[in-house]
Amino acid sequence: MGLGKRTDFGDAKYAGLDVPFSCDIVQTLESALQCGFDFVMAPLVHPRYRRPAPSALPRGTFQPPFTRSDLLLTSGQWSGQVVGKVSPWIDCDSASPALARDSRAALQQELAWAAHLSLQAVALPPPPQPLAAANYARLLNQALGSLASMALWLRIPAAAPAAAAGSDGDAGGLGGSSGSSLAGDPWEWWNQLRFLCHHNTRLGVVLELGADLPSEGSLLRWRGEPLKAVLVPTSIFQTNKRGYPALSKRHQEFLGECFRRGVQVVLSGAAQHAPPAPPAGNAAAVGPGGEVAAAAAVQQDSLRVYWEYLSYIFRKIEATSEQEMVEMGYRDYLQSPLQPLQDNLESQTYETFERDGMKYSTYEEAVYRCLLDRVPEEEAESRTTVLMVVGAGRGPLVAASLRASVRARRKLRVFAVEKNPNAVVTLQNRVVADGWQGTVTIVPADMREWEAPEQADILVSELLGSFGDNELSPECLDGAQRFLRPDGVSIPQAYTSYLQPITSHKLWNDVRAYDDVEHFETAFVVKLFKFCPLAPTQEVFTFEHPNRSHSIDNTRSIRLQFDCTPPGGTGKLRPWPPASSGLPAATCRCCRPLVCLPSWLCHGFAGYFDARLYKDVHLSIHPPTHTPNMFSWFPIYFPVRTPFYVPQGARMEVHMWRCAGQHKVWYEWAVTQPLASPIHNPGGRSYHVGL
Ligand SMILES: C[S@@+](CC[C@H](N)C(=O)[O-])C[C@H]1O[C@@H](n2cnc3c(N)ncnc32)[C@H](O)[C@@H]1O
Repeated sequence: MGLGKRTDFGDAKYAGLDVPFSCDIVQTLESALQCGFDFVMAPLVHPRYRRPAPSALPRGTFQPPFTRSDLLLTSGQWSGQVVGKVSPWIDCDSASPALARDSRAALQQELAWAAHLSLQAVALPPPPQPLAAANYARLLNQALGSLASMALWLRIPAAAPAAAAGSDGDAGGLGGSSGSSLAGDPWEWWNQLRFLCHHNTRLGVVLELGADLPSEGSLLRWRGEPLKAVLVPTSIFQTNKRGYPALSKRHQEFLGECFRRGVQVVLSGAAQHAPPAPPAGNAAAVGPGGEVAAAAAVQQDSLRVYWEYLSYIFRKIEATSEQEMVEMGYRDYLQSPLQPLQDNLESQTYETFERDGMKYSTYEEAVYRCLLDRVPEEEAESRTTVLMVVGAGRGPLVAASLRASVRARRKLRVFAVEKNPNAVVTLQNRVVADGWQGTVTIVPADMREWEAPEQADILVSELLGSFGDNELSPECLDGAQRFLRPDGVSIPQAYTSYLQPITSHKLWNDVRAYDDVEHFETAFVVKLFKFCPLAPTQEVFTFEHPNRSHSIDNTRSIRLQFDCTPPGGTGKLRPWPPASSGLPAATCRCCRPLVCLPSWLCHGFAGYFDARLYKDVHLSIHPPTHTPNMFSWFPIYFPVRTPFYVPQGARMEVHMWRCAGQHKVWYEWAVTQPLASPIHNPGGRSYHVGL
């Protein structure tokens, strides 16, 4: 039934209950559902049933069924209401050959059983030997390769338990992890397994919360990861004044954040808070003859207060705005950037642009201020300003400019230049429909070739892509500035692109799903959602208009250096092993105490732009200056072919080139620190913008 009626948070609406094996699964499931939970997380096999591998048994040995029958539930119940749990004793990398052998056999057996039941997902215990789980990973990888659709959720503690912090497992990970200090950071356990399983998209994480949450930075890392659920033990609830369970403020905030990101919650453990007293006369609720039913019902009643609390946190998340609802379908969805120069846009694309009132009112403000600056009050009646909208589309910038002229009480003569013959039809119709006769002249032409009958005072255009110059605004405006008066103004006057490294398992995997190099060398427009920036943005390329240089060169190149300082990252060194472990301080080769900082995985770069329309009137999707309530542009994503591991504070160096040929413009990019990547998109072989 979900935690609440709202449907704006995807799977977050669903809550599960972690149940022990010993319970009657039929009754337990029924009680959990009655209590409000949507599914149970149940052991596949009794957690203490350690059985020898069949290969270790003498031939002909009778083997009892290793678990209960599938007939207990219907296949619909197994697949829709049960998440399986793999036995916790399994240790495929154990130093004991017998345990390792039995573990491997048991893991395979349990995963096969879960697949037989058509479970949607199976929760796996954390690697018992942190950062030394190659055998475990190998079996998971094997299973992922053969399972049709079942997901594997790796359980990872949010903060390292003391035992793991004291482990001396060595990383040597393909993800770049090295040094035993990393064993104290559970994200590293996940990262190593994820690399070993080659970033498989069906491998996800269940984060186990404890009473103490790790640093903000450590929690933020999960934003870019495939976090499927958070496990909330009843033991971490405090008791509020009225005797009800409640979570600390930090836990509440983290859970709220999880819900916002579509992460489900699973309650685990027995009730630790007395339920509110039942109304008088309700004692007979436990009917005769049903001990199990009675026990389950009592348990159900006592867990209801936790469910209600989770539901309360879910429901109190601020309402999703109408615009956010519209954008929801685009979250983390890769789109090819538009090519308005090479292609002719469709009616529905223009319609989408035109819904963005903020964009046009910002343009109106820029034109308004420009008109006031250029035409003094005393010339308002006698002087007519020539304004040309180049790339007029279906006319919204013409309309915005006319509104500005009315507000400023300055006269305008407008030319609307548009090369898309279909959009020209709309413009021509609007001349009559909107009363533009005598004021607006429609010009069906490419601005780079049109011979204007007179010079313009103001050139208004919106040829901007998510990365500013990527829809070839520079090339178009350079061609159009021939008919701008020497003292004329271009709106926009300038625009700058920005870049920042990000972590986003989903985006990178979606690019990888194309299974070719081409898509790793393509920039995508995307509404970033499950991601985390790894450093503040930096400026990339700036273009100014008009460009009066003697010879115009729109090629650019830049080297950017980012220090990995994600928001919320504390930047503080944590000694390892932690003082609480009681172990002597470890030292590295150069005899300094080892430290442990959260590390990150970089999956590529997010790009944005900020355009200066006129003086201080800006149009921006650059996060620090984003124009409020403007939704015309999503950021751009430049993937990297191989994600790279970056310790917090470490340097990342990226190079970006804007290249131009006779018929196309393209970007190339490469990482040179901490590791060199191949140069992406050499010669524009995978992705270019046609001139
Ligand atoms: C991003 S759309 C903006 C349309 C409109 N100004 C708006 O805000 O809805 C860019 C428009 O410029 C037109 N365009 C692009 N390059 C052009 C060129 N060289 N000459 C004329 N029109 C061009 C495209 O056909 C498209 O209609």
